[in-house]
Amino acid sequence: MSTDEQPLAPYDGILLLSFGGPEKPEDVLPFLRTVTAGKNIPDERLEQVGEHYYGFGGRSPINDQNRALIAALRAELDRREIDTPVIWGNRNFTPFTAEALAEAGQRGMRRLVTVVTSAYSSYSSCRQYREDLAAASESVAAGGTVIEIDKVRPYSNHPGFARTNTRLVTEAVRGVLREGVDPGAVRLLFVTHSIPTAMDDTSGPGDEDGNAYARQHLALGAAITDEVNATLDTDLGGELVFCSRSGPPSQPWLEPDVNDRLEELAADGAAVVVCAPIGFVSDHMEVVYDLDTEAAATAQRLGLRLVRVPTVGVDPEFVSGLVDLVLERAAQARGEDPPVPAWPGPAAMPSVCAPGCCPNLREARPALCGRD
Ligand SMILES: CC1=C(CCC(=O)O)c2cc3nc(cc4[nH]c(cc5[nH]c(cc1n2)c(C)c5CCC(=O)O)c(CCC(=O)O)c4C)C(CCC(=O)O)=C3C
Ligand SMILES: [Fe+2]
Repeated sequence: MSTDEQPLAPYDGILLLSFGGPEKPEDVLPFLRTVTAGKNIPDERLEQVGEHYYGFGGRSPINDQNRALIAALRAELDRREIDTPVIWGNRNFTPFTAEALAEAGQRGMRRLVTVVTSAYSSYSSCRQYREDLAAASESVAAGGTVIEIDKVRPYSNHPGFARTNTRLVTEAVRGVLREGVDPGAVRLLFVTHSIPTAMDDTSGPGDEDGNAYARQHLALGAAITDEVNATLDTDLGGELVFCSRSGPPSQPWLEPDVNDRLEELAADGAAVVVCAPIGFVSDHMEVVYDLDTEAAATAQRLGLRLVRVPTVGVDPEFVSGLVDLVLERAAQARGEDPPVPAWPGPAAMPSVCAPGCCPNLREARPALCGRD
């Protein structure tokens, strides 16, 4: 196939960009130092988080999940006869973003489309990855290799992500109801990573009201709840809760914490709480520790049954949606105007971020894939 016939032209590589995690006990401290460099995380919190990792043998699940996602993307691309290679980079663990770009350069790639393993807009989940790309591309450019880099839009309201989550939540609730549980005793929680309220307040393109991070989660949670109720003829009320808060106690972060909300739901007569970690694309440490370990223990103490909904992971509908997103981005890069499906609406996020979108509140740093 000539370059012109490649469905992904002008791209000659797909970069999966993720957070990264440790793979053995000796990796844990260096990893945590990388994550928290220059950030105001109390030592006490770092020691706690280190223990979470040691409790899992010093190995985060995230890298293996990314390897599985790359294999699933490869299979879906092959199925569509797209031979564009997929490479992998991380913010906090090898292969680091700069190593990924060095590999791209060695393999002759000159223009990449990036898929980030986070679906939402905020500094931590979007712009910080764009800054990583800027720093990494500067480091390969210093060695004489210029690689142009684009990225797919934040995809919390792309059907591949949103519909897959909807189906997974519907199946989980259906399973609970089939057991004969009184629907009045079932509660639905959507769980995501807490962030500082100042970061949420400034998340989004900067031309609206901010709070894009919270609003995107609330919109998806509401759409899923409506769909579950319509499908199962129930009247559940879904709510958004948060996990994995860090930072000093004086700094406000998004609330309520999942554990605090479980206490209140137990007092309110709940018997079963269905927990959907829609903030995460796979079973990261936040999911296997904060939900499956810590929140599960809280629920048990309270006599609540916690039913954890799977993350989208390598679900074929999600993986196919990611391939649709890279095809959409390629069409845009060729100057075409492809359809940009959005559910829940009203609109898709732009593929090229607005100037000042989701700002870095600590220091101004260059970022790719935007107009600033
Ligand atoms: C929005 C968001 C996502 C989702 C988007 C995305 O996926 O990128 C995310 C993902 C992740 N966060 C992760 C781990 C950590 N995050 C930390 C710290 C922080 N996260 C923050 C936000 C987010 N984090 C924030 C505002 C901080 C405070 C310091 C800072 O401003 O950066 C710390 C330091 C200790 C602590 O404070 O807990 C750790 C160890 C892992 C790996 C998990 C694994 O190993 O499976 C993953 C996927
Ligand atoms: Fe985090």
